This record gives sequence, structure tokens and C-alpha cells, in this order.
Amino acid sequence: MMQALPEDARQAQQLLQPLSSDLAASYFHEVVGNLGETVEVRLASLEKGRGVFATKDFAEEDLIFKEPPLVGAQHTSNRANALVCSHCFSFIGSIGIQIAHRLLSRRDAEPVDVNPDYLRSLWSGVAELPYSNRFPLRTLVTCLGGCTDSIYCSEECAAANWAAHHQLLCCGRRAQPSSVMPPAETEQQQRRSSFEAFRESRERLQTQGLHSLTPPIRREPPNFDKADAIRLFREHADETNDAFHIAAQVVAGTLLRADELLINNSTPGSTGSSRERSWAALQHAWRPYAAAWKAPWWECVAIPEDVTDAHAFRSDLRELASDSLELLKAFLYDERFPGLFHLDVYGSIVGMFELNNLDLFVASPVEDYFELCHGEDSSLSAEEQHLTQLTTRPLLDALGKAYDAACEGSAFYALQSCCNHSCAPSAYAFKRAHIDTDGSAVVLAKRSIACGEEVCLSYIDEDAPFHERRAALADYGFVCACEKCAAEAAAPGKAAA
Ligand SMILES: C[S@@+](CC[C@H](N)C(=O)[O-])C[C@H]1O[C@@H](n2cnc3c(N)ncnc32)[C@H](O)[C@@H]1O
Repeated sequence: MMQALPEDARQAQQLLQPLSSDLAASYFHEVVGNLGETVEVRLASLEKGRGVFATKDFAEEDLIFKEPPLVGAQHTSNRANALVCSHCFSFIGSIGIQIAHRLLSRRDAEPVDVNPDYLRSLWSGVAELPYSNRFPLRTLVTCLGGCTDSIYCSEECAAANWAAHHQLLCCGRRAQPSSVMPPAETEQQQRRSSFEAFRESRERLQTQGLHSLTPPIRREPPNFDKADAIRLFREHADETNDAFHIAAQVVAGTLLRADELLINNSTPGSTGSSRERSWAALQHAWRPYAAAWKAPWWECVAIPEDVTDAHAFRSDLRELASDSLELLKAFLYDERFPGLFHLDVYGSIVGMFELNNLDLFVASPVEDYFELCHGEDSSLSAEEQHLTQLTTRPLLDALGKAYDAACEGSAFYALQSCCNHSCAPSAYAFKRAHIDTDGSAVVLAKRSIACGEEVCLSYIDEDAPFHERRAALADYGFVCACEKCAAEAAAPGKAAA
């Protein structure tokens, strides 16, 4: 007799199945409906799968669509460079705060030739930089739960992020109402105690089994252990792979959305026992990711050139994902949905970011500020520039070459991730100066596009020679057959040039 699959594997199998064409059609109908219906998502070809198609004519440089990320995070290494809203990723505070943030958070040993007291007064808003009011930024709003990992540009963004996923990922005091917080510790003590807690919880896991460690339901009042477990998860993601932060947003967001559907009794077509209704709600909440192009991270990642043992490399990645998942389960596990915490599902969420390769980018207003104070085409007079530079020159020198560092991260966009590749693309992702100042994806027409034509982006440098393009696309697992590749393949001498 065939043995039944364990519940977690059975649920995972269902979650990893592609959406039926009807469900996918209704999901993408909803997505494009929210973005102005300028495009539709439908089958492009059997080789390519789905694609995005224009539903009207576009002229060159027209906006085709603009969409906010479903989930996203700034790269850990970028946090010291740009202080941005944790929800919409727009720059916040003021030009002075941005510059002070960067110079005060520098970890390199090189001394900065600017008085730290002056930087602190810029940071607190006591001092202001000349002409910085020409680049107004929104004021800082702290996290509803009181953590210092997240900061916002408005109450709306704070509330939206809290509702979307942060309430389950926040380790702040107000998110832990029943917690008994330990007395203030130094950073080193905090690190040691969180690793001790991790070791203890691992030991408990080994002696008592997973069930006794994981909370039965998420709504149980959180305690100090939970805040500590959240910090441990974050530290691990910071040190290993930023994508784990976004994967946690996907899992937390799916759980919250499922609960919302259950509370409002609004899962389409859901009847039956409470267990069946819960599962139907979870599947509905999971739709954006069920619809997404994905594969397990350790299988789809391109092997770096210097790696000789591909098998060992892939199994190391699997182990890393498994460690991250154990840390996540310690505070988020929900026994109704063991499949959502299955390694294959978690690995596929991380693989989804890998395969869709969607960078989060927001240009810095600090660049514009220095352009005004130091640039040749400035609207300031030579005398005004001269006077201003007495203040701004030391700051510019201290910031160095990367004075214009942008906000950089990774995100997942429901519609942009449906765009196929072409080496002769009809569209491109581009942020328009002073218009697109947040983390939304912006897709513009590269040439005129007729209604019904496919909206293709280039995943690589489309100006590279044919063989380089082909090699770069091998990482995505397909051979491009666009008109440019077809022409160059037919005339190899020309293509090699
Ligand atoms: C970001 S997804 C694009 C949407 C995808 N076609 C779908 O059905 O969801 C990227 C994947 O689409 C397929 N793809 C994209 N462009 C292609 C092309 N020009 N030729 C063949 N396959 C392509 C590849 O499988 C690639 O890994």
C-alpha cells in the first residue's frame, strides 16, 4: 500500500503547483485592473510561457505601467548609504539628515574631516544645510511596534507595512505587549544573549521535538523569546542572504492575508469545515506567489565561475535556506499550515527572487543637492555657490566618490515579473528624474508599441555580442529567439563582430 504523504509535504506540493489558467487569468485581471489596464497578461508561446501585452498604442517614452512592489527590502549593505521608508522606499528626513546618516554610520576606520557635533546637529535637525529646502523630504515616522529596524515617510506607510507583514516580523517593545524586556545591554551583550537563546532553543528542539518549541497559533501573546527569535532571524539574513528578509515578508504576509479572509469570511467559494476554510483562505492568500515564476533557490542559482564542486555548492545553499527557515519557524510557525514552512516552499520563494531578478532602485536627492551647490549648470549664482561650498565642500569630500549612492535592494513585482526577455526589447525599466522617487517599478516604451504587441524587457546588456548574450541568458534557462538573435545566428560572422 502507498504511504500517504505527511501533511507538510502534501500542503507544500499543492502550494508549489502552478495556478490553474482560470485562477491565473482572474488574478492577473485584478493586478492589471489596479494599474490602469494598459496591458494584459496572457500566454505568449509554449516556449516562453506567459507574457505582458499592450492593450493600447504607446509612443516612444510613454509610461506603460508603474507598480509598487508586493514585497521588497533594501540591501543590508545599502542601509548605511540611504535612509529610506521601509514601505515605499522613498528618501526621508532632509538632505542634512541623509548626509549625517551616511557619515555617522560609516564603519571604516578612516576619520571624517567634519566635526561629529555638527553632523549630530544636522541629524537632529538643529542645523540645516543652505538651499536644502529646495529638496523637501518627508519627516521620519517610527514603527508602530517600536522597533528601530523600520522607519517610514508617513503614518500611512507605517500602517500599510504593519498590516502587510511587519506586525509579525517586528521585534519592537510595543509589538511584544506581554514581554519582559531585559535591562539595557551593550550591543555585544545583546548578540551574546541572542546566540545563547538560539543555542538553548536548539537544545530544547533536540530534546523535546519541534512541536513544543513552535507556538501553536501566532496570535498567542508574544514574549521575550519571540522578539529574540526575530532578531536572530534578522541577524542571520543580514549575514548570509538579504533575500531571506523578503522571503519572511512573503510568509508573514500570506498568513496575515489568510487570517483577514477568514475573519471577513471572504474567501471566494469557501465552504466546509473550519480546517477546509482555513486551507482555502491560505491558498487564496498565496495566489500572487503561486502565479509567480519560481524554482528552488539551490537549483536555479547560477554557479559562480570559481566554484569547482557544483553539487556541494548547491547543497550548501540548501542548508543555508534550511537554517534560515528554522529561525523563521521559531517565531512564525503556524500549525494550521505546515506546508507554508516546508523547505521546498521556502526555497522556491527565495528562488523566485533569483529568477525574476528585479532590482529595487531609487535615485538619491543628495545627488541633486550637490549638483545645485557644485554643478556647472546650477541655478545658483557663482557667488551663492562659493558661499554655500564653504559648508558643503567638506561634506562632499567626506562622502567621497559615492556621494550620490542610491537606495538599492530587491523586490518582487507581480506584473513586471511577467515580462519576457528580448534582445531587441520594446520596453525598459527606468526611473524618471523627480517623478519616480519611490520603490515602484516603472516600465516605459523604448519605441512605439502597437496595441496587442508584447511588452518585452531585456534581462541582460542587449548591446553585448551575440555569444555573450547567449551565455548570460543561460543563467535564466532559455535560448533567446528574438528577431535580433535570429538575424545574428543566421549571419554568424557579423554576430561575432
Ligand atoms: C520573469 S519570467 C517571465 C514570465 C514567464 N514567461 C511566465 O510565464 O511567468 C522569466 C522566465 O520566462 C521565460 N522567458 C522569458 N523570456 C523568454 C524568451 N525570450 N524566450 C524563452 N523563454 C523566455 C524563461 O523561462 C524565464 O526564466
